[in-house]
Amino acid sequence: MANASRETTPKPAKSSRPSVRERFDALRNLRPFLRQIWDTSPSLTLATLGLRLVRALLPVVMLYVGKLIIDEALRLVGLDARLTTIGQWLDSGLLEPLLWLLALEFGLAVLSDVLGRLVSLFDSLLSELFTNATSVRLMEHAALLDLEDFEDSELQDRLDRARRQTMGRMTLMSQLFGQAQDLVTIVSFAAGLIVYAPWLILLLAVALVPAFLGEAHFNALNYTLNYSWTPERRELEYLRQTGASVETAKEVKIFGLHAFLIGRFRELSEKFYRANRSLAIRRAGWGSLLTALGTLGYYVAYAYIAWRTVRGEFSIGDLTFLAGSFRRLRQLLEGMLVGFSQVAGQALYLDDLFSFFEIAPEITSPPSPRPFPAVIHQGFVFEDVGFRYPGAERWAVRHLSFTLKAGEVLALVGENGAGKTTLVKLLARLYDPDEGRILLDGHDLRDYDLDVLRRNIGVIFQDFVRYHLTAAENIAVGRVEARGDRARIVEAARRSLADDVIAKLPRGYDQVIGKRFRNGVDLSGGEWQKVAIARAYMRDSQLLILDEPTAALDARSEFEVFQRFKELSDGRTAVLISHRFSSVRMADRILVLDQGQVEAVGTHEELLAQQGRYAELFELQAAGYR
Ligand SMILES: Nc1ncnc2c1ncn2[C@@H]1O[C@H](COP(=O)(O)OP(=O)(O)OP(=O)(O)O)[C@@H](O)[C@H]1O
Repeated sequence: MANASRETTPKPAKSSRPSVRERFDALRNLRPFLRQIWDTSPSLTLATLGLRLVRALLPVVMLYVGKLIIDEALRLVGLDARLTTIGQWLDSGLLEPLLWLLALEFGLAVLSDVLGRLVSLFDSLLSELFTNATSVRLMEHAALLDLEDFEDSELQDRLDRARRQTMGRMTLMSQLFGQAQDLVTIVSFAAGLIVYAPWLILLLAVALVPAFLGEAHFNALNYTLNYSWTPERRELEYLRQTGASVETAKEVKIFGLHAFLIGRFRELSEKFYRANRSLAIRRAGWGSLLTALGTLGYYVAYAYIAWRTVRGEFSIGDLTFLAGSFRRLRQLLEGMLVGFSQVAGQALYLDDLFSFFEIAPEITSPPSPRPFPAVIHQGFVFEDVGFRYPGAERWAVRHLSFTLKAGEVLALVGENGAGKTTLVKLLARLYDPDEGRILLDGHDLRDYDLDVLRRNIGVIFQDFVRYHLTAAENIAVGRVEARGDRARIVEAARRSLADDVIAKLPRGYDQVIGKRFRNGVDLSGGEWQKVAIARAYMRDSQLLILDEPTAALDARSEFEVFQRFKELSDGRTAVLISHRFSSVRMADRILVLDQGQVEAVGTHEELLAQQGRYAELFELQAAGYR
C-alpha cells in the first residue's frame, strides 16, 4: 500500500530552470516567512522595524539641513559685514543660525549612526533566534517522517537544501527589512524632488530597468545551478566527512584511501567551481554594462539641474540638495530593484524549506485509535503479510503467516537477507505491510496509536546507534524520560552485563564514550553491544526485540546475555535474532525464515526432528565445535 501511494503521488518535480511565473509564485513564500519571523519574537521584530522607519527619514532631512547650511553660508558671504576675527563674528550674533544648523546636522549624524547600530544588533539577535527556531522545526518535522522517507535520496537532497536554508535565510530577513526601509527613504526623497523636477525621477527609474532584469535573470541561473548540484554537493560533504572523521579514520588509513577520496573530492569540487565561476564572470560582465545605463540616466539628470542653476533658477544650496538627492535616489532605486530580484531569488530557496515541511508522513495514527492493551493477551498475528521496500522489485517478505504468542520468547533464524530485520521493522510499524495485516490482540496494528505502540515495543537493532554521550545516557536512551533515574540505569546495566564494562571506565557511568568529544573513551565492539542491550532493560516494554545486537559478543557472553534475557523477561513477549544456535535453542519457539517466507516453526527439539534446514544448519555449526 505504501508503495502504491508513493508511486501515485510523485514529489513535485521542478523544472531545471524556474520560469518567470515560478519566480513570482515563489514570492508567496514571503508571507509565511515573515509570519515565522514575527512568531520568533514580536518585540524584536517591532523594534527593528520601528527604528528602521525613523532611520529611513533621516537622509532626506540631513540633506535638506545641508542645503540650508550652504544657503546660510552664502548669505553670510554676501552680507559684507566687515568682521574679521571669530570673536567679532560670534559677538555679532550673525553666526547663530548657521551654528544651530551645524549642531542639528551633527545631532542627526550621530542619531543615524546609533540607529544603524541598534538595527544591526536587533537584526542579528532576531536572525539567530529565527535560525534556531527553524532548526528546531526542521528536527521536529524530520522526527515525524517515515523511515522510508529517509531512505529516499530525493528526500535527502531536499533535507540538505532545507538545512542550508535555515542558515542562509538570515540575510533574507535583513534584506527584506532593508528594502522596506529604503522604500520609505525613496518616497521621502521623491516627495522632496517632485517639487523641482518630477520627470527626472521617472528617467532615473526607467534607466534602472535593464539592470533589474539582468539581476533577476542571473539570480534564477544561480538558483538553478545550486539546485541541480544538490546531489553532488551532498557527495562532496560525504567525501569530506569520510576523509576526515573518527569513524572512518581506521579503515581509510589501512586501505590508504586518502588519495582516492581526495582525488574524487578534487575532481567534483573543481567541476562545481568551474560552473560557478563561469556564471559569476558572466554576471559581473553584464552587471557592469547594465549598471552603466543607470549611471547615464543619473548624469543626464545632473546636467539638467546644473543647467538650471547656471540660469539662476536654483540656488547653490538647491543644487547640492538636488544633486545629492538624485545621487541617493539612484543608489536607492538601484538597490531596491536589485534587492527585489534578489529577494525573489531567495524566495525560490524558501520553497525548498517550506516544501520540506509539506512532506507528510504516511505511517500515522488513526483519528480515533483503540486503547492499547495494558497487558497483551493473545499476542501478534501475521496474516499473509507481504512487504516490498520502496523502489525494490523483489518482495522482502511475502505470504508470511505466523503467531507470536503473548509471553513467549520467539527466536528468528534464517540466512542473510531472509527477512528477519524486515519482520521486526513491520512489527514496530517502521513500515506498513503492502499486503496482508498484522494483528495485535485481534486488531490491526494500524488501529492503535503509533506513539503508544512504539512505547510498548523495545527493539535493539544490529546497527544500534553508538551515542557519543556518557555511559549512563547511552543506556538511558532506552527510556529517555527516565534518564534521571540512576538506580534504573544501574540495574539495566547489571542485567545486560554492561556493569563490568562501565566499572572499568575512569568516570564510570559519567564517562563519555566514543572518541568524538574531549575525554571520550572508546569501547570494544562487544562492550558497546552490552551497553546497547542495557537499553532493552531500561525500556522495560511489553514486547522486546533483540535483532542480533550480540554478534560481537564472545560465545560465553552471548550465552549469558540470552540466558539472563530469558530469565529476566519475566513472562514478557520477546523476539531474539541470532545466528548462534546455542543461543537460539533457549527460545520457547523458533521460526525459520527463508527468502521472506516461514519455512518451519517449532521448538528446538521439534525442528531437529523435522530434519529440515534448521537441523542442517544446527549440525553445521555444531560440527565446527567438535
Ligand atoms: N532499506 C532497504 N531497502 C531496500 N531493500 C532492503 C532494505 N533493507 C533490506 N532490504 C532487502 O530486503 C531483504 C530482507 O532483508 P533483511 O534485512 O530483513 O534480512 P535479514 O534476514 O535481517 O538479514 P541479515 O541476517 O543479513 O541481517 C534483503 O533482500 C535485503 O536486500
